[in-house]
Amino acid sequence: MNATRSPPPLLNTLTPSRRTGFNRTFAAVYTCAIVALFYRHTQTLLGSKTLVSFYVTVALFVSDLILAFMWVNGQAFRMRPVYRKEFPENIKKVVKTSDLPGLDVFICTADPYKEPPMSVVNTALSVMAYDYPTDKISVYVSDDGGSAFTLFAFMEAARFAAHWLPYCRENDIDQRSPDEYFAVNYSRSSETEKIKKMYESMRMKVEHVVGIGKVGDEYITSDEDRRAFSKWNSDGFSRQNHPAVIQIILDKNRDKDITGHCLPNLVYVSRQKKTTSPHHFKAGALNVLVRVSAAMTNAPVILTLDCDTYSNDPRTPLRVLCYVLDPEMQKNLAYVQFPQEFHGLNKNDIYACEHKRLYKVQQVGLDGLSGPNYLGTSCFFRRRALFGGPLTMVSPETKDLSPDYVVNQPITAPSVLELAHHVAGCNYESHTKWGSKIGFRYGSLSEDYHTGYHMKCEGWRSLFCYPEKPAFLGDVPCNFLDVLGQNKRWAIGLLEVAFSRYNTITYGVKALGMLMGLAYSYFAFWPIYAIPIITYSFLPQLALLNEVSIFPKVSEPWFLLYIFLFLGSYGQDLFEFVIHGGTMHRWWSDQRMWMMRGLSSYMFGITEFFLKSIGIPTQGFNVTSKVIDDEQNKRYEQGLFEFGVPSSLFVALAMAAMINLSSLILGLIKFLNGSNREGLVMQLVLTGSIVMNCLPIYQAMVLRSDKGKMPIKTTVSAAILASAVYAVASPFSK
Ligand SMILES: O=c1ccn([C@@H]2O[C@H](COP(=O)(O)OP(=O)(O)O[C@H]3O[C@H](CO)[C@@H](O)[C@H](O)[C@H]3O)[C@@H](O)[C@H]2O)c(=O)[nH]1
Ligand SMILES: [Mn+2]
Repeated sequence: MNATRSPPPLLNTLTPSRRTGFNRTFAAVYTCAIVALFYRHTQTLLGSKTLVSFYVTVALFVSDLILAFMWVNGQAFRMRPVYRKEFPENIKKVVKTSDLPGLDVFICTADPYKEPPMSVVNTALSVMAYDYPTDKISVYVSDDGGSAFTLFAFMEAARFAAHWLPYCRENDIDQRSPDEYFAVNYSRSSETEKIKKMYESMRMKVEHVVGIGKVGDEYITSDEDRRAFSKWNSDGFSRQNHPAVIQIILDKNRDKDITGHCLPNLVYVSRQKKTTSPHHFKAGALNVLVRVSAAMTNAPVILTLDCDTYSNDPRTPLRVLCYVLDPEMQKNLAYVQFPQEFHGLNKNDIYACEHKRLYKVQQVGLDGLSGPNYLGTSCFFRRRALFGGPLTMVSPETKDLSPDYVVNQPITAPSVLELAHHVAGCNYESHTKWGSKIGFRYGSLSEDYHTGYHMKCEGWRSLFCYPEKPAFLGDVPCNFLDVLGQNKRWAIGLLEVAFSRYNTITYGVKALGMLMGLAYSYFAFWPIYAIPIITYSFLPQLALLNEVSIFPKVSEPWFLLYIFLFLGSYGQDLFEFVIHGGTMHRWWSDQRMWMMRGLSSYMFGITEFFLKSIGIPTQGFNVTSKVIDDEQNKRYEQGLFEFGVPSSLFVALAMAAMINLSSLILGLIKFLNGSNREGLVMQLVLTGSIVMNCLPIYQAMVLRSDKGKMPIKTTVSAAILASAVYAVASPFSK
């Protein structure tokens, strides 16, 4: 053996967080405080003299129990947070360019009006232009909207790609989503101006087609394209009912860019839909892409992207290979997840769409255990991980869909196309393991969480890749109702996992170990935060209105316990938020949205979940809109909450706002005149903070006159309901 042989080049490092020691100690101290709290609750319960005080104590007991349960679950993220670093520059020393693995990119879109085709196209172009051998990249677009406009946009994009890819390569452009590139500074050379003009003309063409609602004859240039669009003219073709449409838009063996370099494969897939067969939303779409891509290229690495998530760093695949090619990690690595990061957030992120805790802090925590959740987008999978556990492979029905099958035909070969159409059919999956043992999992509207969870249970691990410069950027909903609707969908999806056979505690802890089981429980039970949030937004306030004290007096030692519990958990949360790059203002928005979601999304999510479980049909996967009109956008930029349309989701919020404000005012008056001052302090402070959180709601109810103000109908309904609640509560407390 050669003793002087240098060690292999470094691909990645792992550093445990310095917070670990503190986190563990603090968790121990805080646990004692929680135990003390329940000691007090039990005492109060046993000593309660009236039925009302008994019920109040029970309500607080249950709420605190839920908060404590969630707190315990949440500690899993704090026991071993780690940070990783990759060295993509070393990849070339480890593997020859020609030996780099193939990469199949999946992009999902579902609605040409909520997800404008031009934005989908930008996402695709940004990955087609990756710093990676083009002959190894294949981009598959799934169009659940079954829209000719999307196909049209991609045909145009393919022509543009022939200019865009060499342009990026030769000028070493960093931003490869053309829309983003032209929106910010770019060097103005004649070449750039030419490309920009081309881009603009493509954009106008596509937007025109979407605007007039038809792909006009003048835009169809070849017989091949004409044949493709003619499918939309067949009888009864609709979004919910149509045959599979698979179109090879670019073929790496045939299509070249303007410098003669090959272009990546680009394939449009709109799976077959029938109103009579379930299609399992995004998970179903992804599984079709897994199969279609298996028939065509079967690359060992798969990147899944939502249509709005464009690449912000062309070297991202090399970063991922730092893990995928690391011999020590290969055995059980299922996926490498990037954080979800966003562009277009307003300054204080009023709707807390950044989800810093969910998409960053907690994932860093999971990475030190067996790895982050699958977050739905910006995730590189090993194809093999979609077919059973690392030691127990589950084979698909036919060997040509198997992850180790080598495709040795061009993607345009008739047999390949025939197989592709067959596996994109809506009856294909019946009596197969797709969705249960193979591929992305069905049965939850949060298919991402669900799929990642099952992979972990099968014995896989995952990694969190969190580079300083965001690898991907996506859109956030800029409309309050969309935000609440999105969170409601997540709530339903998570409960579907919590109340399944694979419950994260009964099944998860056994399969994953204690800490991972707790961490997954944190998410699964996320919506039950609604219960303590609702309790704390109404009960102390109604009591205050009736001058009933329900918390310890300031002079009692128990008061200090409450202060510690409150400051301890909010303080630690704020600290984590800020060290992960957050600002105080954004943290404030974040805690405010937590409260607002509890009163609306989570509560309605729980309700809808139970309606669904007893067989009452509900909405399904309502796609978040990625468009916003100019006026709304202006208000969003100004940091104004957008109400505008009447919605039951707003009613509970408005009710809480009203009850808290009246309780604060009357409470203050009573406090100033009353005898039980000390006993009401905590209730006053709590009510005061909720009133602070509700400021945008009062503003929307009374001060604003723009279109985003609270609709009168909502204000009136809320006022009636709030009075009813007050009327019911009053006689009891006497
Ligand atoms: O029937 C469907 C519904 C949705 N999608 C696609 O799924 C993606 C995500 O949908 P979106 O409405 O943007 O969901 P968000 O709430 O913004 O997304 C988060 O939550 C989803 C689960 O609820 C995850 O799938 C996403 O990756 C995650 O970003 C989009 O590209 C859609 O086109 C489909 O392909 N088919
Ligand atoms: Mn989205």
